[in-house]
Amino acid sequence: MTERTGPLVELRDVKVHFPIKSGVLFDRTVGYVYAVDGVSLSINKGETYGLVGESGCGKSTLGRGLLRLVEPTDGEIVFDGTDVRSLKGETMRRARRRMQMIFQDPLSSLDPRQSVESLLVEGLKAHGLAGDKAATAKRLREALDAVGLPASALSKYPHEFSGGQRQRIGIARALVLDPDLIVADEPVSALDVSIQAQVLNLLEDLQNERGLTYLIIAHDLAVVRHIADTVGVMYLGGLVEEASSDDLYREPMHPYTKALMSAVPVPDPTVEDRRERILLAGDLPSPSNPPAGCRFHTRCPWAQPTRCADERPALREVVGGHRVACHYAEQIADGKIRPHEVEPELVRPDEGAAPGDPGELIPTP
Ligand SMILES: Nc1ncnc2c1ncn2[C@@H]1O[C@H](COP(=O)(O)OP(=O)(O)OP(=O)(O)O)[C@@H](O)[C@H]1O
Repeated sequence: MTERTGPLVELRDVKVHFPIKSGVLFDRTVGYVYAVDGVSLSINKGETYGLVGESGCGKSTLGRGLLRLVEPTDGEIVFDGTDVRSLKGETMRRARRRMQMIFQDPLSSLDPRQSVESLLVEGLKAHGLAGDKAATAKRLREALDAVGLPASALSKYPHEFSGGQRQRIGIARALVLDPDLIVADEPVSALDVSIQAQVLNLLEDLQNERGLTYLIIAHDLAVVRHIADTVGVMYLGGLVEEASSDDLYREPMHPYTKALMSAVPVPDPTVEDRRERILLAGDLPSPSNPPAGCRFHTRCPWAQPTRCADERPALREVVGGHRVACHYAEQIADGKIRPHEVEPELVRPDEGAAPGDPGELIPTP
């Protein structure tokens, strides 16, 4: 078991807004994409934080903002006690070595004309760590060994490997710099399901051996379920719910998480699935024009008049360690507030619909 002590990463009210430019010279700012709009979270040393949500909700931007690959607009990013937004030049470079990123599609993130050796050495060079040839060669062999690839891989090119092996190369490229934190952006979504499990197991083993801390970004809740200690759910630039993985999957409390969970198939097909299916009203609003009040109220089957449209709920602890950004989380959990308006979208299997049969679901009004 990895030793866990205190937070390695703390994000405080982090915002990443992208200007929307217009005019012939694109010199006029006509609005902003509020990609990340006030996210606070913390990740303990040796812990895995799984960040989930639909495409476009700001997950990747948050991960990139944490590493300052995009510059946050506001907020604090505290890494091992230092606000990295205050770092410049050499001090930022040193911090960056300790925070590495791995990407979704191993092929597109690896330059096909570079051998594996050159891909791995590149990072060492960027951090001034490629001086001594023998020490570098040893470092590369160790990194490959750690991900289960032979030293002979060094002279090969990315196209000579399978998808799973290429992701191993991506992980080796991060490991060679001996990081403390790895931000993994959709690390397995381009891989076959059987290979996904192997890569996730590898990440877990590496964490246990090296005490690594992970932020794992995924649109697929099933991917982070077993690997994450804590899971955060994002919707339109903000966290709507955060809990230990066990609590979140056992009892999702935010209406959005409930809807996401209701779409996850039950792993054992012999077990009858009696969960309610929740389809959401309307489309995901644009992050350049997010709804006022609770960002989710326009699609929420439990939304209440006035307050949900007027007041943005803060992420607050509702029960031990379970944080929810919903004004009515307790009342929804107790059944005191029933879903309404989009109620026809809630179909229970015992009300006539076969589980998982989309034909039985009543479409969005
Ligand atoms: N460099 C950029 N300039 C302008 N807008 C951007 C930029 N990067 C991302 N966005 C926008 O910010 C929003 C959040 O994007 P982001 O990629 O972070 O979401 P995501 O949840 O990771 O989705 P996906 O899984 O599809 O990548 C999107 O509307 C996206 O179009």
